[in-house]
Amino acid sequence: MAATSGTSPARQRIAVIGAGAIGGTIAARLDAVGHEVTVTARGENLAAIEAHGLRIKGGFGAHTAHVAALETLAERPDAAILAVKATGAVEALSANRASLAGVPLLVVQNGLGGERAAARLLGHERVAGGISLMAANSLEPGIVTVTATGDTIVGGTEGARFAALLGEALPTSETPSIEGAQWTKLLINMVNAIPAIVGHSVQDVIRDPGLRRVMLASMRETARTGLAAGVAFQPLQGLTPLLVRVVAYAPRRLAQQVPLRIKERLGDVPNLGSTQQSIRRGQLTEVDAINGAVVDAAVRIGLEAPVNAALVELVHEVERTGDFLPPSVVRGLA
Ligand SMILES: NC(=O)C1=CN([C@@H]2O[C@H](COP(=O)(O)OP(=O)(O)OC[C@H]3O[C@@H](n4cnc5c(N)ncnc54)[C@H](OP(=O)(O)O)[C@@H]3O)[C@@H](O)[C@H]2O)C=CC1
Ligand SMILES: CC(C)(CO)C(=O)C(=O)O
Repeated sequence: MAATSGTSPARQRIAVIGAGAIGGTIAARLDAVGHEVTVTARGENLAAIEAHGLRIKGGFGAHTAHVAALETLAERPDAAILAVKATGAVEALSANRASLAGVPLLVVQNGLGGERAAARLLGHERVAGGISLMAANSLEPGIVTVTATGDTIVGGTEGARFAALLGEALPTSETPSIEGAQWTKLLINMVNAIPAIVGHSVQDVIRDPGLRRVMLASMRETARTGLAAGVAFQPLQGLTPLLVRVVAYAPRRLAQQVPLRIKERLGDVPNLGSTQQSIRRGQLTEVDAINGAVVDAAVRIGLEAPVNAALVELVHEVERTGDFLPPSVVRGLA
């Protein structure tokens, strides 16, 4: 994976679809380095961005971006970035389809294959995949707090274009295999479900030995499924292919170093994880695209992923009721 500093060929017209935690940060940073940025947003978020600008603070510094904000794009940009949750991708792309015709697009999304789904829907191949390794909270309209910095990883068709563009604004790397990188990120995203079920921060959940045990069990299922399916996991944030094997097969005492290292990387500012943020906003979560993707991949190759299946059900229960569950419910899973 090559680090990219990028050069600024010219001011470009960039559209960011979904100005939430990740899209808001990317949009504000692109504005800060001089691009002409338009974001799509809706409701209170749109009103706040129109009234006060898009404000980011935390790890990448403070910046207020006075960007154009619309519900849907009105014209074709030079390049576009989709940063909505997997649950909103079809709706957001369909609403902006005309403006995205033939436009290079980067899909920054957790889960597997978001860029392929977008390419199918748009009917063109100029779509790159992106993974964000930062952690950001967006709980107040128009305001994003970056709680931990991290690279944005891009790859696939148009990967080099977006590595150059984003490299001007944020730490960015290009991966030779977006699929392998998405699987490694999927393993990292096993930190998302349990905080969303119990309502605690990711760091507090990993500190709890009983919850960490269940998280590790879900990571083991992810690593074993990916390895059995022949995935070439790409190194991300120190999570090397060797460590993926440790997660899959080493004794628990050794393997639990992986979630503990993820906690260290997330730093001291409590991070809720994007799944819990959806719950707190009363929205549907991406759990089907994260833990559900592991269950589906396991089934396709004749394996099972019972811990992930149970976590999917519990997240859906919290989505339905809006009430977090006692940690004992999760501790019983492994
Ligand atoms: N937050 C984080 O720390 C990280 C998130 N990720 C991943 O990045 C992706 C984006 O997540 P995140 O930024 O957290 O999500 P957010 O929910 O914070 O942001 C998505 C934004 O898109 C808006 N949106 C959704 N659909 C539309 C639409 N049709 N038109 C206009 N706006 C729309 C949402 O508005 P509304 O609220 O009205 O739905 C919201 O403001 C996800 O796949 C996530 O898993 C990856 C790494 C870290
Ligand atoms: C790793 C983590 C938890 C960082 O916030 C993430 O990717 C997410 O929230 O979706």
